[in-house]
Amino acid sequence: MAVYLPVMLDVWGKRCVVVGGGKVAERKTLGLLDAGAAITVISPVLTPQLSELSEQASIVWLNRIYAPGDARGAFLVYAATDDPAVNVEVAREADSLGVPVNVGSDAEAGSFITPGVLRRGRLTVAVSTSGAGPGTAAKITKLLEETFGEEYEAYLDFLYKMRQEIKRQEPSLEARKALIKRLGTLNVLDEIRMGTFTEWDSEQIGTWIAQHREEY
Ligand SMILES: C[C@@]1(CC(=O)O)c2cc3[nH]c(cc4nc(cc5[nH]c(cc(n2)[C@H]1CCC(=O)O)[C@@](C)(CC(=O)O)[C@@H]5CCC(=O)O)C(CC(=O)O)=C4CCC(=O)O)c(CCC(=O)O)c3CC(=O)O
Ligand SMILES: NC(=O)C1=CN([C@@H]2O[C@H](COP(=O)(O)OP(=O)(O)OC[C@H]3O[C@@H](n4cnc5c(N)ncnc54)[C@H](O)[C@@H]3O)[C@@H](O)[C@H]2O)C=CC1
Repeated sequence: MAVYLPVMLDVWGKRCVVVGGGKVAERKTLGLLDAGAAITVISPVLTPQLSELSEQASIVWLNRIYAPGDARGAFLVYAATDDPAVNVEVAREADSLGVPVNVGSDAEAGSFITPGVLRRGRLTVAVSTSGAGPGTAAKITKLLEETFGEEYEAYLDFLYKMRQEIKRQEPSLEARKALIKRLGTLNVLDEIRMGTFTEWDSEQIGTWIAQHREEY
């Protein structure tokens, strides 16, 4: 059994190649788009949504079947055709070039798999069953959507802003750690949920840091 290493890849502006233009290719493409990749889809047929993305120039569409050489120069490759033999061929080429490859028809033929993904702004939760039950990965992702609501987006924006300021204003690593720990005890998340949270301006942030630095 493969033991997969979870990583968070920065694919912004990176050329990613999706071979196939069906439902599975569409799902992989939408995930790549969310992460800002530069996507090329290679397929003689596209789903309506992929066609629309191509018309809007959100993706580059090569209207043809896969040909050797298509994986060259790619950062990631997705083999998502309905022909397992083609998918394996794509995987072989990518492997030989040292390019990570996902095979939709057979997890083990590829070098990485796609998890279910929950996003709330800066929060990303990825769920994998190591390929054992993709439907279950989808269900668990849905369950997490109920636990981690929209409020996390604003909360993480707040945490981001505060940590940036603490790092900028506080030179001592120890004091920084104490401030960041203290930050975690604020009930901002509840305030956001209740709709009573108002964003802190730089003066409030500065005052909070100064007060709690003294405590430390
Ligand atoms: C190995 C993996 C490779 C990869 O694609 O990376 C893979 C492989 C296969 N999936 C199959 C079927 C289905 N996949 C889904 C859904 C998702 N599949 C996803 C990932 C993965 N699927 C990777 C492992 C992830 C893990 O568990 O760790 C998700 C999580 C992410 C995504 O695709 O973006 C996304 C949910 C997104 C969401 O909604 O949250 C559904 C449900 C649906 O469509 O609603 C079904 C039908 C029900 C069923 O069969 O369970 C088949 C059989 C095909 C056949 O029978 O021919 C194979 C082939 C095989 O089993 O080898
Ligand atoms: N990983 C996953 O989440 C899932 C994987 N699957 C697997 O993925 C395969 C694809 O599923 P769908 O997208 O639903 O199939 P689909 O039939 O909707 O789409 C297949 C696409 O591949 C294209 N294609 C076929 N031969 C090609 C070639 N030589 N070069 C380029 N493109 C080519 C077709 O034009 C079509 O656009 C299924 O056969 C199944 O094995 C199925 C469901 C979920």
